[in-house]
Amino acid sequence: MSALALPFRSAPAAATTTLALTVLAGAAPASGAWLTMLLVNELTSGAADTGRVVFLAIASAIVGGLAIALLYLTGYVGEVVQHWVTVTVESRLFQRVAALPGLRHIEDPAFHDRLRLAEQAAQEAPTTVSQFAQELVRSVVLLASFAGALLVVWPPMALLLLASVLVAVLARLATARREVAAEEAWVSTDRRRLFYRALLTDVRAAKEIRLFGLGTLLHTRMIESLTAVSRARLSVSRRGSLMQSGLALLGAAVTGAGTVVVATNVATGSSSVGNLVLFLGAVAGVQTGLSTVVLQLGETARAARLFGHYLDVVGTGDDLPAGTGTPPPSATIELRDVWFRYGEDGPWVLRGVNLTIPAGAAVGLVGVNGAGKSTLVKLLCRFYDPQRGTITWDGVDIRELDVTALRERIGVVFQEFMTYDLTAAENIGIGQLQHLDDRSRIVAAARAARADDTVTALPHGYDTVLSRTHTDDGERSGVTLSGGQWQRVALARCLMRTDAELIVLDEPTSGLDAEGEHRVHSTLRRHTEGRTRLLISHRMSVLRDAELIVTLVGGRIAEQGSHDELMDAGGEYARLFRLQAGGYQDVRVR
Ligand SMILES: Nc1ncnc2c1ncn2[C@@H]1O[C@H](COP(=O)(O)OP(=O)(O)OP(=O)(O)O)[C@@H](O)[C@H]1O
Repeated sequence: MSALALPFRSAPAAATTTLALTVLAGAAPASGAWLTMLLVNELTSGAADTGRVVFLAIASAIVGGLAIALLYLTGYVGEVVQHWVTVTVESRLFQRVAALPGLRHIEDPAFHDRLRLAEQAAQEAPTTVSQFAQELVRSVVLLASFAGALLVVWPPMALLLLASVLVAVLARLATARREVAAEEAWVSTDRRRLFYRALLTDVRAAKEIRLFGLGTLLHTRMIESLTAVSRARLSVSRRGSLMQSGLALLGAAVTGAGTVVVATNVATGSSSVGNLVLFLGAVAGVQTGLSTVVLQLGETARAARLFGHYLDVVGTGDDLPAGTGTPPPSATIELRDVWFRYGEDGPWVLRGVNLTIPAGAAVGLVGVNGAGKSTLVKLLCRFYDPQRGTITWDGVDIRELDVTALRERIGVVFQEFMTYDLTAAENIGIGQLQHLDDRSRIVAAARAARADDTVTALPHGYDTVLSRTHTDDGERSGVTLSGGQWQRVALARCLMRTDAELIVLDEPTSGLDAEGEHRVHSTLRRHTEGRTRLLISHRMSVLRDAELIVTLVGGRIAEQGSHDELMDAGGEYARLFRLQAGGYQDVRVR
């Protein structure tokens, strides 16, 4: 029902016009048939009036022409409705996806399946439903106008046609059910097809695909998925077509029987030739109209079922309960007995973490791969809530804070930071959207991240598109940066948030050359002084100056203290530090 109401909500004027035009278009064929009957009766009456004959001939030609013109006009206004419905539906769908506060839904394969079905429904349902609505109106008018003719000429025909239509409707609905079941069953396979397809054209994957010779493998898998999905659709379609063909033969038999009865009546003189013409016109009109309606009914039933997924996605609840508070100005972050795991039955990633990051202090986080460092960062940004324990921002549980306001106070360089196919200025400026056009602020952030030299050396400086697959508005091709240069740009993006109280840097300089790393860290210290900082790095030298260094082992804080304290303690930190320092031992190093 909401799919039917959509055209009227999205484009009220155009939808109403379509409806009015459709009514007119529906009445046109019957009026034409009626005029033809009058003409034939006039001609066969034995005393035809030439003036009347000419009038009827011209009138039926005009009605015929109008009927065709109305069809085109209705088609165009229908397209206008369609345009607005598509925009409305796509907008609502992706507005919901973009506004999901957490990562739970976006990391859930079932959600992606629903999203794919919802997208399909969003593309199909509005067209199908509005076409069906038009067709239905046209057919009701058409049927009503022909029904009288059929009842006058041979009443049982109306009933016979109705019965055959009823059977056809039921059959089409059953096919629609099977079609939707097949779509739902194969949606994951179809998503994999899209994944392989995207990989084959992904610039970032291109090197590995070529070096490891993965092209054929990916292509084969893509075609296998495509074939499987297509076969499933074909199988449903085959059954549907066979059923519809059988029903078409039944319809032909009914028409044949009716024609025999009416033609015999004309032959015996109990009915006029005009009546036979009207009868044939009415039957053909009704059958064509109804078979279109039945076909579209099936499409609509299918679209309406799929539309359920669209409503489902649009109505998806937030994956995090909303808070409303404003974060206090100073950022002392405390984790109290924080337990976290990604899935209900997955392993615990954080197991009772207790940690205080004092306001204005720099804290280093160390741990082997998979220890849970990035997970802790994600919890600080409130992408998930811990299953147990609390995280507080200056004493306030972050669950009570407005999540957008909380995130506005945090600047982060994620370990897997994004590279956007946008200009260099935009790549940096999006770190603080309200200053996207503030070139001096962007340049200052780039300087702080020591990315300025790289960017100004680009062919169009800050306006260079950082992409190999997109051009800028002036069709100028873009360039791509090296790994370390991208990392500086990501750091600059984070530093756009000059008023962020908490700065989190997860391996921000892993791709930088030794000299670059040293310089970046000294500039970083200057620019972030006085703000709360959490720094994660496998390069122990980077963390050495932090006021507090914390070691995470198996999701637990194993030790914490200054560099000197931890070295004296001789625990995990000292072991990792010595291991790394050992690699730099050389008699020529003093
Ligand atoms: N989105 C996720 N869904 C499920 N499990 C995840 C997810 N992200 C991380 N994990 C798991 O959580 C554990 C901790 O990962 P995390 O990325 O926090 O480690 P890390 O200490 O940052 O490691 P590294 O030093 O390699 O960056 C790993 O076992 C990983 O497989």
